[in-house]
Amino acid sequence: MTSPTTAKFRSGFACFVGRPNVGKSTLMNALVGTKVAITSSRPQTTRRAIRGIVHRPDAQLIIVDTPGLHKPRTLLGERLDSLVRSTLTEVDAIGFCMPADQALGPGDRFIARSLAQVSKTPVVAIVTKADLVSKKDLADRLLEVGELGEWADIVPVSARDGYQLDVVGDLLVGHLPEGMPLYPDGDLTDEPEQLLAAELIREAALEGVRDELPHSIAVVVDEMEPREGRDDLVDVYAHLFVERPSQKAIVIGTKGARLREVGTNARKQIEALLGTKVFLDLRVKVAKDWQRDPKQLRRLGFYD
Ligand SMILES: Nc1nc2c(ncn2[C@@H]2O[C@H](COP(=O)(O)OP(=O)(O)OP(=O)(O)O)[C@@H](O)[C@H]2O)c(=O)[nH]1
Repeated sequence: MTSPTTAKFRSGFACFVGRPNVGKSTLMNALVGTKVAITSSRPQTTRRAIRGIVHRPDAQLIIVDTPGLHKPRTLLGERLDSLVRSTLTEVDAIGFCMPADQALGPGDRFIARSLAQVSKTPVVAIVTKADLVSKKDLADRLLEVGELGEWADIVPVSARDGYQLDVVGDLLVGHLPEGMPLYPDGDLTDEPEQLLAAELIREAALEGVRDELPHSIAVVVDEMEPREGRDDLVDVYAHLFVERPSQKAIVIGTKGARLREVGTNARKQIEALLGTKVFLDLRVKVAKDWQRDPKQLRRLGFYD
């Protein structure tokens, strides 16, 4: 690691892609530390859900979600969707994970081709689960991966025993631009997923609306529970608060069209966040002048 006194501080974004089960989440969590820090206030530079933030003396690496490529099952055979493409071009580095204990397959080749289309972003090819194979097999896999595409670097790692974890961090940080931390340390909490879900709904509601509305919208997730007897479905009940009836009309749109669209977009984002299907019940309420009313503010989650 470079010393903060001799090198400039770097900060920026990375995302991880790869087939299901290759160890992306485990690697992200290992990089971030025990707690996946989630923040509800994001800089304007990204509209992606944040998976975690790696704090180092020399850098701040913000790991964002890649909806779609995070779950390539649904993407295989489909065209690279614009959301995925924009995520891949917005980040400063991409970590492409392939497991050491499995031969490369069509899924890996599909992702490699997709990544070749966004050639602007450097890709670090990461061979995960290195602890599961012999040195010889690991070397063979690294060669195979090397021939799969144009990588900025190739690195083996084991998130399980920590082997080369710092190297993965260093390589990704090496691609970040120089700059101040985007999130102050003290600002970070492991805020519950419920707050992040509220933030995703708020974002979806703000998409494409005029400038005056943003400060008038607040979202509260009242309840977020797995559906009884199901482990693949989460029910989310949320209220979207506006300050005036005229704003309510804007948010709802003609015959409710806009609200339906907001709901669909938010639901997809929350599904990507939780990794499950989501049923989203979204209602709009007018809380008159909520910004000026301390009682309302507290109810909406804005604590003093
Ligand atoms: N031995 C070993 N197992 C690992 C390692 N990293 C992850 N695993 C295991 O691999 C399985 C899949 O890991 P995940 O991190 O959930 O994989 P993922 O790529 O995020 O999966 P999706 O969410 O389906 O895309 C889990 O059972 C992990 O415990 C590793 O470094 N070594």
